[in-house]
Amino acid sequence: MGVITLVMLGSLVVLAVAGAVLWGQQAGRADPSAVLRAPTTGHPLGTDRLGRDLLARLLAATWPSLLPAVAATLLGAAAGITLGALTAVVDGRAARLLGALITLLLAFPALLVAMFLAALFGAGTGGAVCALAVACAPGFARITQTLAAQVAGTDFMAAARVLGLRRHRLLLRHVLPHIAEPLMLNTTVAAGSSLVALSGLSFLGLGTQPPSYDWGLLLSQGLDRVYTEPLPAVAPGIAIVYAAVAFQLLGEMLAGAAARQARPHPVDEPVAHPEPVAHLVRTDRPASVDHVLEVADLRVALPTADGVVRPVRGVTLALRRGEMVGLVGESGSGKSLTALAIADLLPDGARATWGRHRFLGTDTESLSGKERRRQLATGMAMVFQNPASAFNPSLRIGTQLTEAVRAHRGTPRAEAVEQALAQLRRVALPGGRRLLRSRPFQLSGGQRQRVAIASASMMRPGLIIADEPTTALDVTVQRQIMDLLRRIRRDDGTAILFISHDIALVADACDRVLVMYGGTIVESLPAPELAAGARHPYTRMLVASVPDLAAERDHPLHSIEGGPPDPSGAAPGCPFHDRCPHRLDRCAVESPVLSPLGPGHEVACWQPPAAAPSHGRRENEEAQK
Ligand SMILES: Nc1ncnc2c1ncn2[C@@H]1O[C@H](COP(=O)(O)OP(=O)(O)OP(=O)(O)O)[C@@H](O)[C@H]1O
Repeated sequence: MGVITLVMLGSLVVLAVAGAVLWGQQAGRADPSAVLRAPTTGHPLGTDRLGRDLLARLLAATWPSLLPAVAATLLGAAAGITLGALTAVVDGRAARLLGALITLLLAFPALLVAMFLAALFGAGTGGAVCALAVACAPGFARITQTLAAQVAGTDFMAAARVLGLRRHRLLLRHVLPHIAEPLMLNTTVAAGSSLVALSGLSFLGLGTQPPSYDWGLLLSQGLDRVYTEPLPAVAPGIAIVYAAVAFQLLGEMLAGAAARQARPHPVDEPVAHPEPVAHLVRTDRPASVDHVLEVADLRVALPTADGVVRPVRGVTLALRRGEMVGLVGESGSGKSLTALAIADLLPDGARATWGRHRFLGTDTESLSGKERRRQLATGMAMVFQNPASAFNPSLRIGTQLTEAVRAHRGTPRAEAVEQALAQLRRVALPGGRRLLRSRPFQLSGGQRQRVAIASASMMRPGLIIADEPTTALDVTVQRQIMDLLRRIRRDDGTAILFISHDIALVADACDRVLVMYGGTIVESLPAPELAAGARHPYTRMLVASVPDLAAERDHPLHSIEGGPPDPSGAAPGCPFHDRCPHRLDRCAVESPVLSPLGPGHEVACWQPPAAAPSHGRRENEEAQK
């Protein structure tokens, strides 16, 4: 197919370039003695009503037929792609308006729009090109919108937003490169359709006007005598189909080539032992500010088809410089939404309210939108669960690693590359510049997560939110990732909010543990106390649910009976009361707040049961009974 396509396209290019030079004069030469001749050896396609050679005219018309078609396609593509891609980077309301506009424009058949506009702009090649560009733009906008929507929800876009990149940068660096391939294929195929449409306009007298001519006009002129001499009409028709098929095949060929290129070429596996790097000390944060993040009474409301849900209902937490805090809780307890609210990455329509929100010593309420974005971009980073989706697959690793320091600190490219190389050494990734030149799909999951951590620490942020960063990795790699996080917080003094389901891992790696249930923090305690010192019945049952290798094989695994609380958040009382073996009457009506129990230990329970070594398991058994 490649050979056929290249031969067809090559012949068109040669004809387009040489046609006018070789046959232009002959095509314009009238011969009153030979008007409307049938095909002969001298005139293989016959002559027209002025005695001009039709084959010469057909060949000379290649350029005037192809150029407007390509121009109309490119203009339409540029307008449509811009419109469609904007939907991925503007805010929810504007995106919905743009989407509605695209749908409205698509409601009108493209060819009818083109004909209407061509008549409006005035018959001629220029008018036809503009008309067709406008008519095909909505199609491009819709396909771009669909492709961009897939990109808009990805982790790498969220990461890019956390970096505080401006809209045009998001558009040019993240959205468009990622969707360029299908758009290119679409544009190529659309060029063929544009050629047919433009020929149609010329055929109807709305496009190219005599004395200029293109294949559409030749077809129209040949049609007058199609029943006596079919060739003068059929030949331009064949030329149009030939060129349209060539464009179509080019699209197919590019698609095939792109699919082949997408096959991964693995690069070296990581070495097991991280190389030591120079101790990195943060200097840009005031030493007096002990708390990196303080959040009080965070609430998140989300509109759904069944009404508003309130998955986060008054979360209060604080992280000190260099502190690693684990956030645990069953699925749906609101951990990720809490993290997303802190990073200003909540989904469209979600609303977060705060009693207090201080980040890096500044009250975020006092900042303008721009200042807030900048503060988040330079002071906070996120590491997501799935390292495969955390990077833009169409950009090289080096571009993604250096993006934030170049955008926010104005660091020159060479210096940013050196910093990226230092970070890669720090996360024990070999390959140096070769790795920077590779693309995300060329790396293994563990390598990608290391690069994600390197990327997160490029700006030396005050806080890294790691949302289940080890869940998608095998246990050996999990350990290496945990070691890296520990090193970063030790070397840079970065606070880490570590969200996980792995209670044993959290107890081992973190300083403090926050236990979340039903959208609230129900207990906050030092990590070493988690196993034996937890006081909230939920925490104790959660700890008891961790499978124990020493347990009897015949013994059923412990689980917490019952289901999560009502997502609307309308139910009064403690969210855990209907699953709690220690519930009191007041638990069903009054909601307890976090109250101090001991040093660094707070619990939200009206009557926390006394700590006992085998506590949770017994409670689980009681609850299950
Ligand atoms: N965009 C959304 N629209 C509606 N509900 C949502 C949306 N995102 C999350 N939720 C709901 O909010 C609740 C909390 O979700 P969240 O992702 O924060 O839980 P989680 O504790 O992080 O769970 P997991 O551990 O499984 O990731 C869940 O019930 C979830 O279904």
